[in-house]
Amino acid sequence: MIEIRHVNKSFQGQQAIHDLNLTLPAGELSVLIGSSGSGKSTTLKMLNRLIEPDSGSILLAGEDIRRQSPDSLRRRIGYAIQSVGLFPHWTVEQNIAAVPQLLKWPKSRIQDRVTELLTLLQLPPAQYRQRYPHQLSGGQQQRVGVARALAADPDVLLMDEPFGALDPITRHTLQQELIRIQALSGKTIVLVTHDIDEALLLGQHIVLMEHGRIAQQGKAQDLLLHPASDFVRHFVGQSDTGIRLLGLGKVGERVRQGQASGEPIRADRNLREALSLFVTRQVTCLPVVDEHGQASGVLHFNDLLGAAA
Ligand SMILES: Nc1ncnc2c1ncn2[C@@H]1O[C@H](COP(=O)(O)OP(=O)(O)OP(=O)(O)O)[C@@H](O)[C@H]1O
Repeated sequence: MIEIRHVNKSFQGQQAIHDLNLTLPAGELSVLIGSSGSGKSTTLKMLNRLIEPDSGSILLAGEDIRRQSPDSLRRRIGYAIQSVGLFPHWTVEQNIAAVPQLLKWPKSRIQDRVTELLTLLQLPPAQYRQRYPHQLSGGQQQRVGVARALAADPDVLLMDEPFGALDPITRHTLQQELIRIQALSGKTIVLVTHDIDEALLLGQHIVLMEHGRIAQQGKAQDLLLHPASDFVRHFVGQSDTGIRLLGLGKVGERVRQGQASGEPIRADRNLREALSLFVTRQVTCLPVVDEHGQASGVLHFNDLLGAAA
């Protein structure tokens, strides 16, 4: 668990963070969202002491982070940023191995870890481990950035717009990978974004910031159904609220027995994707399969409404 207590931060006389109090649960993916300049990155960077608060304290697993040197703290906390920051003259393997090297892991353990992470992020190790960053696409570089942040198996992973500047398909793939990694590892992840759909998709705990303060925090449903202010209502997108609520439900939750023709939808897809299929195919019933491609029933258009209730 990460606890931020009465933290203030000013830059050149301008207060960027105002008496921030925030608890980020252990083992959950928390998202910091807000408009540009609202203090998201500053908050994130205070967690690994890239920025020091002017006052207040930050506790990691109950211990004040100032009791550790910034270096040892950063070895415990993975950090992935939009601009990736890979070392250009190091191979993919060397980049991923940076923190394990500092921690003096044995060579064979480091090699195994690189293989494991490249496989996890769907970069075949034989093909990619010896490449240099300029020999990778932007999306592949971002994957290596995420692999590097995960390398020493940190308890906490901080991610600042890690999927920014990616095309929607690669972004979607990496978001799904992050959900998978989070489910497998149960890590505490704090992710900064200004994309509300990314926040709703990934955030088990969502913190919406406005001018260095918390406008509202909670689960996706809380922000969508019970916005605390006009700012929150506006930010989460009043007119698209219904669509976004659909995005929180899964096809599998609404499946009925039956059969239908046509290309099936997987049970783990969300109901927003299902709605899109109903509209584009002009049908009212879709066949549903599980993750192994086995038929598991049908989804009726009318059942979408129940999910949104
Ligand atoms: N090193 C700095 N020097 C001066 N001002 C800064 C510095 N870092 C941040 N600020 C200011 O603090 C405020 C919060 O910045 P921060 O980067 O935390 O916002 P953000 O919510 O992450 O924004 P964005 O979405 O644009 O990245 C802004 O007004 C910014 O100009």
